[in-house]
Amino acid sequence: MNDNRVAFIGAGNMARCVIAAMVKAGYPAENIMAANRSQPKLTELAKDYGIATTLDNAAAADWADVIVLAVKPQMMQDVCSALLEQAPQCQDKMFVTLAAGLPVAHYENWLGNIKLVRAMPNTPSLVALGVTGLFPSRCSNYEKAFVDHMFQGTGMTVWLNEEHEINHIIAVTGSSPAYFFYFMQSMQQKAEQLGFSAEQAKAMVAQTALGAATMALQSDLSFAQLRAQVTSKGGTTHEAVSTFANNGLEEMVAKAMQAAIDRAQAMAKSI
Ligand SMILES: NC(=O)C1=CN([C@@H]2O[C@H](COP(=O)(O)OP(=O)(O)OC[C@H]3O[C@@H](n4cnc5c(N)ncnc54)[C@H](OP(=O)(O)O)[C@@H]3O)[C@@H](O)[C@H]2O)C=CC1
Ligand SMILES: O=C(O)[C@@H]1CCC=N1
Repeated sequence: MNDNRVAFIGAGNMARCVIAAMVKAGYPAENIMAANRSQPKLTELAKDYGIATTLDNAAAADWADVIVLAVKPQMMQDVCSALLEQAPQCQDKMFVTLAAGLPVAHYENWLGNIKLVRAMPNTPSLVALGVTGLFPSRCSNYEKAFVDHMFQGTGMTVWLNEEHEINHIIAVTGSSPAYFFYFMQSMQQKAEQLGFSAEQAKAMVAQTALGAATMALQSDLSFAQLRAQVTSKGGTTHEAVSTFANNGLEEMVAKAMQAAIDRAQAMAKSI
């Protein structure tokens, strides 16, 4: 499977995370190429992962067996239309798109009835602790197996049966690293006010988050049960957690996740 040539169109944050995951999982760097409209990120990728790079999207598409569309949703139509014009044979190749919000129907309007997987990875893929949601369209079992192989190094893959579930994955795993970073940022700020240095505060908060996530992954206990283990009757944790509860944490989280889903749905209509 490592024989397939994979070209990324767009070499930003998410492309970098997936490329890192692939290379670290053993995918041959000589079978990966990144195309970008400007040079700096390409130079970094070539230096860090030894992959080929180009400023020419069509050349990358011509070279590839699998084309990964990794530009922002707002750029996608222009990028696809230019590919079809400059590398028309790409229509017969396998496509993977990382873009949030854009349904299969949009790509079919821009590129024809292509073989496509909508993939929704997240940034912890960079350290092989990501989650990637995958939804296939017009793909053979081999093509699905290849895409699964491609994303194995990101951490965990989850195949979806219905396209709308991609928007749910966005809320649960695609966007959610930012929720955790926001929470950790807030904790760091308070820790600094308490007198810890920025470096100490960041390290302590991140280590605690890692420990809590690792415990949850290694335990059969629910999040609520793990929380109860920390919460002594009449103790400090109870006061802290009650403050979250009394200020509507659960409702706020549900609202935030729904806002991500609503935005993905709105993007589909606006592009
Ligand atoms: N960031 C995330 O956590 C996640 C992002 N996604 C999706 O991944 C996609 C990329 O997002 P992200 O990596 O964050 O965005 P970035 O802005 O980091 O990357 C986009 C890249 O596309 C390049 N680009 C723009 N136009 C063109 C063009 N015409 N031809 C070639 N390259 C071009 C940009 O080049 P330049 O360097 O010149 O600006 C940039 O490097 C989006 O569709 C997003 O929805 C999905 C899951 C998670
Ligand atoms: O914010 C976004 O739209 C992208 C998709 C999921 C994470 N980042």
